[in-house]
Amino acid sequence: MTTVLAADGVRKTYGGTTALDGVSLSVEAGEVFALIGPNGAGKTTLVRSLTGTVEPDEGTVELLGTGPRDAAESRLGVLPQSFSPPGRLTAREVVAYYAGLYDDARDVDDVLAEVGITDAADTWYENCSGGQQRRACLGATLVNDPDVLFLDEPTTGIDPAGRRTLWERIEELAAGGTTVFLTTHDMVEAERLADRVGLLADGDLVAVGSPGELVREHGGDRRLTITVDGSPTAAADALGRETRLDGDHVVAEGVEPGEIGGIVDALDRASVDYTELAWAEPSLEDVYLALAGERFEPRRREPVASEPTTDD
Ligand SMILES: Nc1ncnc2c1ncn2[C@@H]1O[C@H](COP(=O)(O)OP(=O)(O)OP(=O)(O)O)[C@@H](O)[C@H]1O
Repeated sequence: MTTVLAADGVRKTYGGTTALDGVSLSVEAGEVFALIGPNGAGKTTLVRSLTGTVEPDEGTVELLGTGPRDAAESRLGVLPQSFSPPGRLTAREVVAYYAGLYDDARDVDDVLAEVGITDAADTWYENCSGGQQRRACLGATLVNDPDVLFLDEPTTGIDPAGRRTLWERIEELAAGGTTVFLTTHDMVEAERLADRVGLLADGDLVAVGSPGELVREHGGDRRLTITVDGSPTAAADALGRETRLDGDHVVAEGVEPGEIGGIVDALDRASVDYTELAWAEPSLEDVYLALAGERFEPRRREPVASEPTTDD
C-alpha cells in the first residue's frame, strides 16, 4: 500500500483557541477517508493543514511524498467549504476557468454533466441555487482528474437525489484509484462512502476505523425505542428489563428482533399506551453521539409497529 497523505502531531492554535491538538493520521492510495466531528472540532483546519493553506505550529504533513505546498497541483482537487468564483461567471465558465489552469483538462461539458448542472450551466454563478453552486464547485475540482481529492462538506445544500448521484460519482472515482479525503456532518454519507472514518473532537482525533469497526466498538447495542403516550415509568416497569428514559421515549438496549413480539405482549398486558415502537441497529450516528458527547436522539429507526393508543 502507498501512503498518499500523512500527518504527524499536527498542532494549530489561533490566539487562545486550540484548533488541532497534535493530530496524526495516514491515508492510503485509493482510500476514502471521512472526517467527522462537531462544529468547531477542527476539521477545516485539518484539511487546510493537509493541503498546505494553513501552516501548523507543530508537526508535519506529507502529501504525495512531499510537503503539501510542493505537491503537484495537477494531481490534487480541493473543494473548500466556501468558495467565491473569480469574477462574474456562469456555472460553465467557473468550471471552464479551472479547466483553463491545466494543460490536459477534461472536457468541460462532460464535467458539468457528471455533477448534474448541465441545465443551469449558463446561469450566472451568483444566481444559481446553493445546491447548483455546490455542484459547479465540485465540477471545478474534477477538471484535472485528480489523484487526491479533498472534499470539505461536498453535499451540503444538495438535494437528496443529487446527493445520491454525487455519492455514486465519488464511489466511481474511488474505484478508479482516486484517494478521497472528505469532511462531513452527514453520518449516512460517511458510513456509505468511507473505508475509514476519523472522529475529531476539540482538535483531537478520538477514534479512527472502518464504519463497521467503530459501530461495533462504540455504537452500543441494538435497541428498541418505545414512544409512550402516558407514563414512561409504567412502560419501563412492564418490560421487566433494564431500560433508560429519554423524554417520552423508553429505550431498551440489547433487544433482538425475536424478542419484539414478547415486548408488545407485555405492553398490552400492562395496558401501556404507546404511539410507536422502533427497533434500530446501532449506526455511525450512535458512535458520533457517544464519542462527541452529544445528547442521544433516536434517529434512523425502523418502525415495527404503530398504534394510536391501547385504551379501548
Ligand atoms: N482563521 C481563524 N482564526 C481564528 N480562529 C479560527 C480560524 N480558523 C478556525 N478557527 C477556530 O478554530 C476552531 C476550529 O475551526 P474549524 O473551522 O477547523 O472547525 P470545523 O470542525 O471545520 O467546524 P465546522 O464543522 O463548523 O465547519 C474553531 O474554534 C474556530 O473558531
